[in-house]
Amino acid sequence: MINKLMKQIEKLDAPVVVGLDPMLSYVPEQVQKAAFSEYGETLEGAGEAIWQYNKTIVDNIYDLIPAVKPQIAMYEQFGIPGMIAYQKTVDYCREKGLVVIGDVKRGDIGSTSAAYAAGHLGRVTVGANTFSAFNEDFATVNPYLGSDGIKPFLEVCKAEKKGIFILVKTSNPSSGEFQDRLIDGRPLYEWVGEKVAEWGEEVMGDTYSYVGAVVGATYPEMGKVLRKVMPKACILVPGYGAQGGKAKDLAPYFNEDGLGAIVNSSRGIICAYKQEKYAKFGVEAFGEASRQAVIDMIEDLKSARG
Ligand SMILES: O=C(O)c1cc(=O)[nH]c(=O)n1[C@@H]1O[C@H](COP(=O)(O)O)[C@@H](O)[C@H]1O
Repeated sequence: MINKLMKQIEKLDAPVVVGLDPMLSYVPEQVQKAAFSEYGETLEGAGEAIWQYNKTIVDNIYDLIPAVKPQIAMYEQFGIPGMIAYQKTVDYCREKGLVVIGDVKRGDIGSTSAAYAAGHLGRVTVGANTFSAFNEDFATVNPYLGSDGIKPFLEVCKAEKKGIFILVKTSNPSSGEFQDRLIDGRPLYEWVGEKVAEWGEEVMGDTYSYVGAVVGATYPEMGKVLRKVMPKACILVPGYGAQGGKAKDLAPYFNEDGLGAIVNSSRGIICAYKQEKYAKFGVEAFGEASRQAVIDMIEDLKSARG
C-alpha cells in the first residue's frame, strides 16, 4: 500500500489527504433533513446524514487526491449506526481507488494491539471463514506502550502489505507537555522518531517504509529534524488549514525526491462551503466547494515544495 500511495501522490502531483471528519453540525441542512425524514432524529438518522455527506464530498474529489483519512471518533460518537457509516465510507473510498488511512489511534499491550491490528488491517477467523473486518489500508497508531504494542501491527503490515502512521510529534497545542520532554538531553519525539525508523526497516516498500510517522504541520522546526531522523518514513502532516499550519512552512517535511510527506486537511475541505472564499457555491453545492478547496490546497502546496 505504501507503494500505491507514493505512486498516486506522484501521478496526481498531490501530496494531499482529505480528512473525512464529519461532525453532524457540518452536514448541510438539506442532507440532514433527508436523512431524518427517513430515519427520524435518531442515531440511525445521524449515521445516514454523515454517510450521505461523505459520499457527495468523495464523489466530487476522488479523482484529485491519493488518499482520505476518516477519523473514527466522528463516527463512533453515534454508536453502531455511526460505525456503519464509517464502514460504508471506508468501502466506498476503496471502491473509488483511494488509499484509506483509518485514523483510529490504537495501541495497547501486545495481545490487545494484535486484535486492533487484525480488525483494522488484517483478518479475523470465524470457524471456517476469514474476514477483513474494517479493511482500511493504513491505521494511525499510538506508541506510548512501546515496542510490544507496535510489533503486532508490524506483523500484520508484513502479511497484508498495509501500513501504519505512528504518532511522533502531534499538532495540538499541548503536544509538548510530554513529547518535548528531554530524556538524556534529547526530546522524547526524537527518541520515538528513531524507533519509527528502526521499526520501519523491517517493513520496507520500494523506497518508503510501510511504517510512517505523524508530525504536525504546526511544528515545522521539529518536522525538519524528524525528516532527517526518519528518512524512509512517509510523514503524515495534520494541522494544515484549520489548525493554522501554512504551506510555506512545510518544505522541510519533504525529501529531496519531492516525496515523503502527505498533508492532511479535514475541516478546511469538508466545511469549505462555510468559508467566505467559497460562499459563491452556496450550501446546495457543498461538494463543488470542497472540490475547489482541494484544487486550491494542491496549488498552495506546490508553491511550498518549490
Ligand atoms: O493522527 C492524526 O491524523 C492527527 C494527529 C495530530 O497530531 N493532529 C491532528 O489534528 N490529527 C488529526 O487530523 C485531523 C485534523 O483535522 P483539521 O484540523 O480539521 O484539518 C483530525 O482528524 C485530527 O484527529
